[in-house]
Amino acid sequence: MARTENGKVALITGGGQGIGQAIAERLYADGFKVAVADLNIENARKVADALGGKQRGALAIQVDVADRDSVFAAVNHAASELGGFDVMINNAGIAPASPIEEITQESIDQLFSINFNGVVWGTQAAAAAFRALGHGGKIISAASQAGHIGNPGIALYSASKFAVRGFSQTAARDLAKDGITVNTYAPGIVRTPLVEDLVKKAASAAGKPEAWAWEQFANGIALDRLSEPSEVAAVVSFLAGADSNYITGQSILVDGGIVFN
Ligand SMILES: NC(=O)C1=CN([C@@H]2O[C@H](COP(=O)(O)OP(=O)(O)OC[C@H]3O[C@@H](n4cnc5c(N)ncnc54)[C@H](O)[C@@H]3O)[C@@H](O)[C@H]2O)C=CC1
Ligand SMILES: CC(=O)C(C)=O
Repeated sequence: MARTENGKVALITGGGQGIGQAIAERLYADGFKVAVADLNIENARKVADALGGKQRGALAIQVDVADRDSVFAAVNHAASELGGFDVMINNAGIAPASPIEEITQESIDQLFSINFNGVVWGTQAAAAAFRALGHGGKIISAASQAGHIGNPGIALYSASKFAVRGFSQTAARDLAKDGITVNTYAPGIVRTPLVEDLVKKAASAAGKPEAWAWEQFANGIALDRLSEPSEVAAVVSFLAGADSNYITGQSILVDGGIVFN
C-alpha cells in the first residue's frame, strides 16, 4: 500500500504487539506519523524501528494507560516530537479469566484501571491536545464483541468493554462541539498473544488439547474462522480517515458474524 503522506499524527496504545501493532503498521502505511505507545517499551521500539524509526515518523513511547499522568505525558511527547496530534487509538487492554466466584476488589481494580480508566485518560489527553492545537480530531477505542454481549468466563472483561462503549457514546456527544469524533471498534476473536493466552488457559482448565480450545473459540462465527489483526486494523484505518467524518458515537463490530445488532 502506498503512503499518502497525509501529514497527520496518530498515537496507538498497546502498539507493541497484536491488534495495536497491526493498527500502527496500517496507519503508517496510510500516511500517518505514528507514536507506538506500550508498557512494553522493547516491543514498541521493535515495531517503530521496523517502520523506520523516529526520523521516518515512527516513534516508540513507554506508557502505562492505567496512569493518567503517563497517558498525558505520552500524548504531549508524541505531539511535540512528531509535530502535531490528530488521532488517538485507545487500544491497550487485558483479558484475564474472571469466574464470578473468584472476582475480588483487586481483580476489578486491576482490569478496570487498564481497560476502562485507560480509555478515559486517553480521551481526556487527546481532547486536551486537540484543543491546545486549535483543531478537532478522532478518538477511537477498543471495545469487543464481548462489550456487545456478555461472554462466559470473562465477566469483568465484558463489563469493562460495555463501559468503554457507554463512556464513548457520551464522549461523542460531549466533544462534538470541539470537532472531535469518538468511536469504538469491536473485534471478535483475533489471533493475538491475548487470545493465545485465553486458549491455553481454557485448554488447561478443560484438560483438553489447545486445538480443541481454538475450535471452541471459532464456534458460532458465521464466517467460520478467526480474525487476523490486519482485518481489525483495516476498520480502524477507516475510522481514522476522512471517509468516516460523519460517524460518531458508534461501535463497529469486526467479528466475522458473532453479534448481530
Ligand atoms: N484479540 C482479540 O480477540 C480481541 C481483542 N480486543 C481488544 O483489542 C485490544 C488489543 O488486544 P490484543 O492485541 O489481542 O492484545 P495483546 O495482549 O496481544 O496486546 C496488548 C498490548 O497492550 C499492552 N498493554 C497492556 N497493559 C498496558 C498498559 N497498562 N499500558 C500500556 N500498554 C499496555 C501490552 O504490553 C500489549 O503490547 C484490547 O483492548 C483487547 O481487549 C477486543 C476483542 C477481541
Ligand atoms: C478477548 C475478547 O475480546 C474476546 C474473546 O472477544
